[in-house]
Amino acid sequence: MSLPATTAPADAPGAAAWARALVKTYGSGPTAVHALDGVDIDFAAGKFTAIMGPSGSGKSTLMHCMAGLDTATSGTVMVGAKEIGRMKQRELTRLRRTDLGFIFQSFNLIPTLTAAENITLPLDIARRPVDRAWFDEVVAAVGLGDRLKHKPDELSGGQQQRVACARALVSRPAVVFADEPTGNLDSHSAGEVLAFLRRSVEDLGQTVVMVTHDPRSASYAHRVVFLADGRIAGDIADPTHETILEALAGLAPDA
Ligand SMILES: Nc1ncnc2c1ncn2[C@@H]1O[C@H](COP(=O)(O)OP(=O)(O)OP(=O)(O)O)[C@@H](O)[C@H]1O
Repeated sequence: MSLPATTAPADAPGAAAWARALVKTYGSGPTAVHALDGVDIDFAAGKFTAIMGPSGSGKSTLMHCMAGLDTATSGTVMVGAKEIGRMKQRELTRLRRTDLGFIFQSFNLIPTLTAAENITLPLDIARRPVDRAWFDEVVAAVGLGDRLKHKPDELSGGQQQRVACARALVSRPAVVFADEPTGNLDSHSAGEVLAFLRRSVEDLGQTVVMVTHDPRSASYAHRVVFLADGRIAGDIADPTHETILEALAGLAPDA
């Protein structure tokens, strides 16, 4: 099924990104793995959505297909009005640079650049001007004002991840995808990063999608979507630690 390229589906008005009938199969024949087995999902603009599920349930595959880092076997993926499945590699690269922001578990900062230079790197690579007012707002929101001239090895893990958060936001992307962003952080630093992600949604109007195994991290989101065996297995709004644990208990034991 392929919907018209510029039409948000009637059941997902205001979605910043969405997918319909998304299938990703690795291999073929009896050994084929159906990493995504017909996923319909929308990520509302201006909301913080967490994706959870047991190991191997398809979380990373879903994020990679939504972000144009991997190609779906079939189905439709839209970011804004752009259909990812129809894009050539060059267009995809441009989309990732200008329309999407990424935050990874390993901060992926360039060690020889200062915090400020790391933050503006995606714009510099794309030869786009830095909106100084927006840069200042993001840096203030992430609490890095006095650390901008430091190199990554002069910053704590939490500060480095906050630099990565600012880098993801500086181009005002349609969606920020975060893959286990607090996986390498102690609980205090993790709390700071998650609080910032939530604030980036509430105060700056950002759209954030985060894959996490951690119920406490997911409780910072507005919504948690659960995957199991490549399918949507649950969806809760305004999650709390307790409601997430309850939902996880209904999935596979290693969730
Ligand atoms: N490149 C690949 N080749 C073959 N199978 C793959 C490949 N990538 C992922 N898979 C399989 O697809 C399924 C979904 O994997 P995926 O990494 O999306 O799960 P996940 O929920 O992110 O898991 P985890 O929480 O362990 O990171 C798994 O069965 C996995 O083994």
